[in-house]
Formats: sequence, C-alpha cells, structure tokens
Amino acid sequence: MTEAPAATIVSAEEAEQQRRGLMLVLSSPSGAGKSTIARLLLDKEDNLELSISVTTRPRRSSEVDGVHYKFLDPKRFEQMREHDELLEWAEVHGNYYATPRGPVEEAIESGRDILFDIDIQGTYQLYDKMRSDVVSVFILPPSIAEMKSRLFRRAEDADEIIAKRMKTAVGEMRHWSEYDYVVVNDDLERAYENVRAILRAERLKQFRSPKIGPLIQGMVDDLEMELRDKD
Ligand SMILES: Nc1nc2c(ncn2[C@@H]2O[C@H](COP(=O)(O)OP(=O)(O)O)[C@@H](O)[C@H]2O)c(=O)[nH]1
Ligand SMILES: Nc1ncnc2c1ncn2[C@@H]1O[C@H](COP(=O)(O)OP(=O)(O)O)[C@@H](O)[C@H]1O
Repeated sequence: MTEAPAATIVSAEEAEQQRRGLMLVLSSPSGAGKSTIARLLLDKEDNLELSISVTTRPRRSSEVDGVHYKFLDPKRFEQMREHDELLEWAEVHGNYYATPRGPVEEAIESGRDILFDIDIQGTYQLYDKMRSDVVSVFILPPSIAEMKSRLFRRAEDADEIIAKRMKTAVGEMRHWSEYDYVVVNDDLERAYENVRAILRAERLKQFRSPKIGPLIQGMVDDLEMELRDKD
C-alpha cells in the first residue's frame, strides 16, 4: 500500500503571498464623506496605502503637501503629462488632478493595495488601462440636503466654490451605475464597514493569487490518490 500523501497545506498566508495588489477607487460627489471613509480605512487596514495625487489646486489650510496631495504649478503638471508620468488625469473645478504612475505600478506588483480618491474621469481611464486590478466604489450621501449641509459644515471652501462643487456633483452622480459597488454614507461607521468588507472580499478573488490554483489542485490530487489507494 502507498504511504499517505504529504498534505499540501495552503495556509492563508501562503495564499496571500504573491497576490497582486488591487486598486480601490473611491468616488463620490463632494461632501458625501469619501475622504472621511478613506482616512478610516487607511488608519485601520494594513497593506493599504493612498495614491497621492498631484494637483494644481491651491492647498487648503488643513492639507499638508505630500500627504494629501502634491501641489504643483501648471507648468510642472504639463511636464509630467508630456513625459507619460501620469496614469490618468482630469480637470475638475478648473484645476488639474492626476495620479502619478510609478508608485501605483510598484505597489500592485509587490502585492500592496492602493486607494484612489479620484473622480469619474479618472476612474474611466483606469478601467481602460487595468480593469481587472480596479475595484470601484461610489459613495452616496443619504440626501442632497445632507450633502449640502456637510459641505457647509466642513467650512473649508468659499460659498462660490461650494456652488461649483454642487454643479459637478450632479454630473458625477449620473455615473453611479458604472461603479462596482455603491455605498450610502448615512451612518459613517456602517458605510466604512461596508467598504472594508468589499476590500476584504475582493482581496480573496482567486485570480489575484495565481499561485493558489496549483496548491489547491495539489491538495485535491493528494486526496484523490489517498482514496484510490484505500479502494
Ligand atoms: N481624475 C482624478 N481626480 C482626482 C484626483 N485627485 C482628486 N481627484 C478628484 O477631484 C475632485 C476634487 O477634489 P478636492 O479638490 O480634493 O475636493 P473634495 O473632494 O471636495 O475634497 C474629487 O472628486 C476628487 O476625487 C486624481 O488624481 N485624478
Ligand atoms: N456619515 C456622516 N455623517 C455626518 N457627517 C459626515 C459623515 N461622513 C462625513 N461627514 C462630514 O461631512 C463633511 C464632508 O466629508 P468629506 O469626507 O470631507 O467629504 P468628501 O471627501 O466626499 O468631499 C466632513 O465635515 C465630514 O466630517
């Protein structure tokens, strides 16, 4: 009789190793709470980092250069675009925003997940370039009245800028159905937990860990052989 086969153990760790990182895209109309949810996720989730966009928009008093955005002048932005250093870019509210290519490619190749706070124009560009790496979530406010009041409560922008953002919000919201998931940010904790659950489930999609297939197949083959020997 043949010896019992050495079991091929697939540990959770082994399965996670060599996984390709995923790109978690969060979009929302301004004031829906996307940045708040993003901050909570980045605090609590290991292996998740923020893609720091470059922008020509003026820095808000609460923002730190190199942490929230890299603030640069239009000339430097143009140079980066010409040198193909940008994975995607868009004009929003009269300013330019873009995702630098290098850090994203490096992160996903080495199995680190990366979070994007970008708009619909950027999301479409990522879909075109790397659809299977992207998991997109659209954050909705519970109502327009609540969205407005959150924008005013944040008190970071002048009234005319808020009015501009409301206009853009309508355009953004029309695209909600292009996203993989939709999360309503009524209760913050609940919305955050939902996005976290999406991230965790998406990490386990089998195609992100191509090495897991042969390991599982090995276990099945071993078991089959064991059963055959017993017959
Ligand atoms: N396409 C694209 N959009 C971006 C990028 N960075 C930020 N945005 C979007 O630009 C819009 C304005 O962002 P911001 O000025 O920070 O305002 P806030 O979202 O109201 O706090 C938001 O919809 C962001 O998601 C980027 O790198 N690419
Ligand atoms: N679920 C929520 N309930 C109440 N206020 C919220 C909620 N989520 C976010 N906020 C507040 O609403 C304002 C806008 O949120 P923010 O995350 O800056 O929005 P966005 O990034 O979508 O523009 C902030 O003052 C934030 O603290």
